[in-house]
Amino acid sequence: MMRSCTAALRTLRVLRCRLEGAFPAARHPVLARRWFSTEKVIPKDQALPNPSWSKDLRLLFDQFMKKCEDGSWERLPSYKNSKLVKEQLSQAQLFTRGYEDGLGFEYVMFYNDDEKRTVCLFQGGPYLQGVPGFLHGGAIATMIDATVGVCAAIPGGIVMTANLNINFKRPIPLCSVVVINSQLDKIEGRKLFLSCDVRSGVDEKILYSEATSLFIKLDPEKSLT
Ligand SMILES: CCCCCCCCCCCCCC(=O)SCCNC(=O)CCNC(=O)[C@H](O)C(C)(C)COP(=O)(O)OP(=O)(O)OC[C@H]1O[C@@H](n2cnc3c(N)ncnc32)[C@H](O)[C@@H]1OP(=O)(O)O
Repeated sequence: MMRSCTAALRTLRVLRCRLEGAFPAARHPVLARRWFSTEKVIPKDQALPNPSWSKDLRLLFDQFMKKCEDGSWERLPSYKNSKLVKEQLSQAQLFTRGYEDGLGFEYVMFYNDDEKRTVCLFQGGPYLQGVPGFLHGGAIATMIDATVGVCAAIPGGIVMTANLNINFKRPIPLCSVVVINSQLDKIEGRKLFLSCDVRSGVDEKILYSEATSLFIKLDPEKSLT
C-alpha cells in the first residue's frame, strides 16, 4: 500500500514537471493551486440560468430547452461536454467563463447534429464594454469564435481557428441579448468552413454581425510550435 502511494506520488511529480515544461502557466501560484490541489472541486455548470440573466435570455433559454425535448437540439453544458471531450473541463480553461455572474460573458450553446448548427444565446455584461454603452468588438469576436469553434469541434475533433472574418454591421447594446447562429457549410480534408450571424435576441430583427471562418483539424504528425 505504502509503496503504491509513493509510486503514485512520484508519477504525479513527473507529470507535473512535464506539464510545467509544456505550459509555463502551470507555474503560476494561483493556477498551480487550482490544478494540483487534491481538494475535490465541484464544478458548476455555467450554461444554466442565474439571477443575472435577463427576461429575454430566460425566455430564449426556455424556448431552446423545449426544442431539446424531441432530441433534435441538445444543450451543451459548460464544464462537461460529452460531444467535445470525455473528461470534465476545468472552469479555468475557457477565459469566457472566468467572470462573476453577469459581469462578462453569460451564454449557453445548443447544438443540432442533423443540421450541423450551433446556436449561442449571449448576454454581454458591463465588463465587456467598448464604445460607451456598447459591446467591445473583441468580445463579440470571442463569442463568434467560440460558437463556430464548437460547431467545428463537434464533427472535426481538435480544431483551431485559421481564419475569422467578421463584418460588424450594427453596435450591440451592452447587457442586451443576442443570438449567434452558426453553421458548418463544408468540409474539405482537414479544412472546415463555417458561417455565422449575430442577431438581436427574441425578435432576431436586427442583424448585428456576419462572419465566415476556416477551422483546421490539427494534424497529429505536426507540432504546434
Ligand atoms: C479539446 C478541447 C476542446 C474544448 C474546447 C471547446 C471549444 C471552444 C471553442 C473555442 C474556439 C477557440 C479557437 C481558438 O481560439 S484557436 C486560437 C487561434 N488560432 C491559432 O492560434 C491558430 C494558429 N495557426 C496554426 O496553428 C496553424 O496555422 C493551423 C493549425 C491553423 C494550420 O496549420 P497546419 O500546419 O495544420 O495546416 P497547413 O498550414 O498545412 O494548412 C492546411 C490547409 O489549410 C489551409 N490554410 C491554413 N491556414 C489558412 C488560412 N489562414 N487561410 C486559408 N487557408 C488556410 C492551407 O492552405 C492548407 O490548405 P490545402 O493546401 O491543404 O488546400
